[in-house]
Amino acid sequence: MSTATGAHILVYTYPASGHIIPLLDLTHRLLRRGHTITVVVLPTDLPLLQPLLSFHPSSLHPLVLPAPERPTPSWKSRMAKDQARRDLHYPLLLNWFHSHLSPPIVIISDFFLGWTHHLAKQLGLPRVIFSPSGASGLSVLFSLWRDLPKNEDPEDMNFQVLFPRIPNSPVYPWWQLPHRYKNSKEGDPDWQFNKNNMLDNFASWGLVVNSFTELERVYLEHLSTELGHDRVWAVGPLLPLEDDAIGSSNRGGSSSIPCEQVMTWLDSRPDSSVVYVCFGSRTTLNTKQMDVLVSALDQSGVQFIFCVRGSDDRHVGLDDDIGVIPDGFEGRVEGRGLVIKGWAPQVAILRHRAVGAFLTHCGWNSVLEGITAGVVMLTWPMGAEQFANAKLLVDELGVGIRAGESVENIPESSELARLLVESVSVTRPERVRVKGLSDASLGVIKGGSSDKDLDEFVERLTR
Ligand SMILES: O=c1ccn([C@@H]2O[C@H](COP(=O)(O)OP(=O)(O)O[C@H]3O[C@H](CO)[C@@H](O)[C@H](O)[C@H]3O)[C@@H](O)[C@H]2O)c(=O)[nH]1
Repeated sequence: MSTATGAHILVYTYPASGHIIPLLDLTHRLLRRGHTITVVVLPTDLPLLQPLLSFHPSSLHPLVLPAPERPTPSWKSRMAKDQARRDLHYPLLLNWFHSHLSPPIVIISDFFLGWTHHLAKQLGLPRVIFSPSGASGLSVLFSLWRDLPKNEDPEDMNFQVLFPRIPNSPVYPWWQLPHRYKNSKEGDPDWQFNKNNMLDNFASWGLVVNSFTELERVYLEHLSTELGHDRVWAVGPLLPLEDDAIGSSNRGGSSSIPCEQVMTWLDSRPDSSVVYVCFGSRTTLNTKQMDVLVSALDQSGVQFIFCVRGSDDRHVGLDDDIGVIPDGFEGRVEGRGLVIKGWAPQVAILRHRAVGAFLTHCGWNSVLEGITAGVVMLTWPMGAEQFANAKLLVDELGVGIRAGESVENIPESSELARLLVESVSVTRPERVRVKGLSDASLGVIKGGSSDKDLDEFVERLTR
């Protein structure tokens, strides 16, 4: 299956920063092992690939495929857009493979691209699922689409959904289930597409998860049992490597404050004294959430960096109500707080010794970046599988403190202010635990279990 210069691999990203970033980090690791990689991206996501392209100019090849044209009126849902993309890309990829002199021997694609299983099958190739989410979150997602739990009382958003087969038998109220599941009706085209797309993952050849054994052993074993094979590899945390020239600073867009200025600001702060606040690449706060947070930052007196996302094409605010920073706030907190509008250099900020805590929406990349950096996490999940991630951080790993839950549980500002202060206290037990996990997370990618899994994965591919 391999050539002297390594295997040719096709990596197909799902167009969302939280999905693309870790898959590109995996791509980087595979390239460093001597493989040739073609990465499928949309034109709008090409900038995310640029740093990697300059690092591996001869072995990395972008395959830029067009986005489907936006119909009028616009797509009714994200799933409709996903279907339109599949319909457009499937034949383009098939042609591309047939006309390539030395086509890829495997397709690695995001779990939201289950349909690529059929493409791979038609081409006689293995398809590997890439999970940018952790094994616990993926277990919930897989279980949902396979078992299809129903809300017996559609009015009751607190209806309890049981997951008895998943380790620790989690239970989630209906409102905490992923939007894709709870908001589409059985039998609708969206629902059918999602279901097929998810179930196609079960039929795929292998699974690579952005996690590590020491963090999620029982869930990784569970996934292997559910899939019915042992081709499950945990290769995380996928992060830009410390010694690489590929910075994380601008990969997602522009920022109101240059990275160097943020670092200089942090340089002048004591160790573990700053709270970093960010809700990922797509989530915006609504007015009530923003008011509470701003007021808590005001009352707490803590030093902080607050990254604020505005509304753009990709935002997934909980409704059209988007909270804004009130006039005068930035002036009031000058010297103690930095407000970054746009894209923050998150990995660099979290790695700085001055940062001690992270108020996060618990997107999986943020979770891993926080753990690796050894900061205490204040959890405020907003959607997707983030409630499962928060549960893991707080109840199982003991490195997180519950702060809020979406719009359903918005904390009182005085309570949030207290938690902000607590999160940077040296006496919190979460601080000791997260330092231990941080050491473990660095060990696994420096010759430990994740390096071994990646080696084994490559060995199985090229056997
Ligand atoms: O200003 C910013 C904002 C984000 N990031 C980076 O962007 C990524 C964000 O990823 P994540 O924390 O996982 O959040 P989302 O963007 O919300 O990720 C989506 O994808 C994840 C992976 O599947 C899921 O866990 C989440 O629930 C889903 O919302 C991370 O690498 C961050 O470091 C920055 O560098 N600067």
